Amino acid sequence: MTATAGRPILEAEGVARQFGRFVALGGVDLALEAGEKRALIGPNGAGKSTFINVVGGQLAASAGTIRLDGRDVTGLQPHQLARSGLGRTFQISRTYRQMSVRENLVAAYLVARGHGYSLSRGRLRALAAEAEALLERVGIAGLAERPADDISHGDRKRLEFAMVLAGEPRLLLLDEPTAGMGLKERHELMDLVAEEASGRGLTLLFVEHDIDVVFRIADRITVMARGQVFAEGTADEIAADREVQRIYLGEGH
Ligand SMILES: Nc1ncnc2c1ncn2[C@@H]1O[C@H](COP(=O)(O)OP(=O)(O)OP(=O)(O)O)[C@@H](O)[C@H]1O
Repeated sequence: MTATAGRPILEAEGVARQFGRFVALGGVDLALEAGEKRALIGPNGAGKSTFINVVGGQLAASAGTIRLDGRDVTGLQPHQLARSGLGRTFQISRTYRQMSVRENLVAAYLVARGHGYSLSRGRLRALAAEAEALLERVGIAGLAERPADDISHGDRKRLEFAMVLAGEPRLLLLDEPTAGMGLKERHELMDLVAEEASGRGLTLLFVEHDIDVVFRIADRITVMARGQVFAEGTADEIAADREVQRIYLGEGH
């Protein structure tokens, strides 16, 4: 689905980040339209994760501005950004491994809805029903009682996706969501992500090394190299860009 025209949901302007004297991001400009699915690609070390971490509030920017729905959110903490509609997943699993799949998801709902959320019996039952329906949607309802430690890597990725959806984000940052997955389950997970994103009108910004997944899912692609935006366009435009092929697609990814 093509992005709807209008004010960008995310605007990054001149976003920079240094580690000591090393410039990991050298002033990145990027704007996402509400509802679009944007892939962020580029060689190892290009700055993709750093950019996601700065937008997600895990890292402070050294310079630049980030706006969410037109509001300056530069320097806000992750929990403040979550309240503004931003959700994210990480390269490393963030599930509670001893807790069951269902408990993990219920915990995510409770965190998302805040400490003031009153837990009457009726509320808890409604929450459990919501969790059940979401587990069903992401294809792991049959694993609800199993400890998160005891399910496959791919199913844990599905659980993490459900947990981030529990926060009802409008903008979702996914940093290599399919890392460590086989070809088939990689495509299945990203088809699920794309379907949920379209159904919920979610905006996606995802880092992905599998170029087939990128071309299949993304409305637009931003190519980064050496901490800068190197190119941006539709899948066809990026596929036809000789310079992009040279720096990225030709490098065996
Ligand atoms: N905490 C840190 N301290 C020092 N240097 C860092 C730190 N985090 C990232 N870097 C450096 O910044 C550069 C960009 O890293 P980043 O992880 O953002 O790249 P990437 O495009 O996500 O790469 P990959 O595809 O390999 O995940 C790399 O050279 C990396 O070594």
